Amino acid sequence: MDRLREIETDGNSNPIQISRLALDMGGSLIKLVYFSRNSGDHEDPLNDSVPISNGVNGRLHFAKFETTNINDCLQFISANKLFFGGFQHQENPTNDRSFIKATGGGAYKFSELFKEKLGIILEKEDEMDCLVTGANFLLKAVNHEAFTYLNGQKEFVQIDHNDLYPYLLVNIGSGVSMIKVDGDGKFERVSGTSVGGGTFWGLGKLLTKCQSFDELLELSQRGNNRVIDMLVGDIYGGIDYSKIGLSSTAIASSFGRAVSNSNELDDYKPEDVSRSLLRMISNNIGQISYLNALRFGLKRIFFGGFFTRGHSYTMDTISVAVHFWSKGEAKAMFLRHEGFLGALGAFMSYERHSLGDLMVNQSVQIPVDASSGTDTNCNPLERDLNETESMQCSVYQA
Ligand SMILES: Nc1ncnc2c1ncn2[C@@H]1O[C@H](COP(=O)(O)OP(=O)(O)OP(=O)(O)O)[C@@H](O)[C@H]1O
Ligand SMILES: CC(C)(CO)[C@@H](O)C(=O)NCCC(=O)O
Repeated sequence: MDRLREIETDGNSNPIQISRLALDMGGSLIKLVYFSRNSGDHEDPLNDSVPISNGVNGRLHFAKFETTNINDCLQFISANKLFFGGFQHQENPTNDRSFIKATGGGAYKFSELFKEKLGIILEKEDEMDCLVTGANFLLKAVNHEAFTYLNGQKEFVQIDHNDLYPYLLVNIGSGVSMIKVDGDGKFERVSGTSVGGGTFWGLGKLLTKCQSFDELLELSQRGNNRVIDMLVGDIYGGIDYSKIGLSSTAIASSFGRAVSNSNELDDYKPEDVSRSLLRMISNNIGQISYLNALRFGLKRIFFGGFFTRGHSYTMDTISVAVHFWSKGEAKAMFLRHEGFLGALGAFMSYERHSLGDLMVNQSVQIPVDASSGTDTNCNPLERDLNETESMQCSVYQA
């Protein structure tokens, strides 16, 4: 049963109707995906009995909050009355509580809080399942979703729907999950590492005293890792170790130079510390990803999660690591909706559970709105998907 409700106006006194909200609550960030129906679509939003036979046009919206600021997230949901965007349980339609699909650890951790503060029941969906569903959906339905990034060059990849599987999905959140994907709902989490986005942010915060993740990322753009990292040339007197394929400028030991002098932390510029840290972690993830791709003979690796943040240096480092270790055999690709895979998967799960609700039409290419930042600018702060981000799409009755 669809529960479209009028909730507010769009500034032109046209009603904005929200249907369906889904959440992905991770260790660092809470992600929201919700659908708003275009005003001017003349279905009666309150008449549940009217079947919506044609597609309902509207927009998918994306928003995120730091998990430590969960109260801001609750406030956002409440202020925008997004909790009307759930569904009523078929088994107990008289229960007027909203049921919202939620994934990630927070779906467990915060279930009482949502019940208590908003009267929302969180319907838990498996995190890995949601990541894969979200990735498959984006790769199949959204134009210009996947791209390669090498030497500062961003190139969109045309996805052949008949030749998508198998691939390795590497989700870099607080921690990192590596998932071999063989089809819709067919996957295996083959590896993971605790050295991920939380490590970069956590260590970076301690070492640089940065107050925000964006500040840390911005610092890294101005830093020079050679100040702190020990290079092959430092060990080999300035020459390459060409016999094993290492140039003099390759990093022999991340942070290794810090032991060879009497410098204290304060003697280093936060920019350089941030740069070395970002490079160390990105390199490591790129290398482990490649090794897992090698394990299963996978040539394509898609990177999701909010760690990359569309940041050029991060993506470049990961790509170079994959390229270097695979001798050019494997390809690293990134996703524009990087951190929203899980939330999108939870959003799609309304349909999977056949509650007679709505489903996103996957058969058409969904045009990405001009406001969505389809440009090639990879400045982290400019291309981040935020509350203003949305995607035009159609939703169909299941
Ligand atoms: N504004 C931000 N605040 C904090 N971290 C951010 C921010 N933007 C990007 N990040 C990075 O993104 C990471 C979180 O990514 P993501 O939201 O995909 O994972 P998560 O769901 O929180 O984690 P997990 O899946 O491991 O529970 C952080 O660890 C950090 O590296
Ligand atoms: C624990 C999860 C799955 C929570 O999202 C994630 O943070 C993760 O994959 N961490 C890495 C854990 C490991 O495999 O070592």
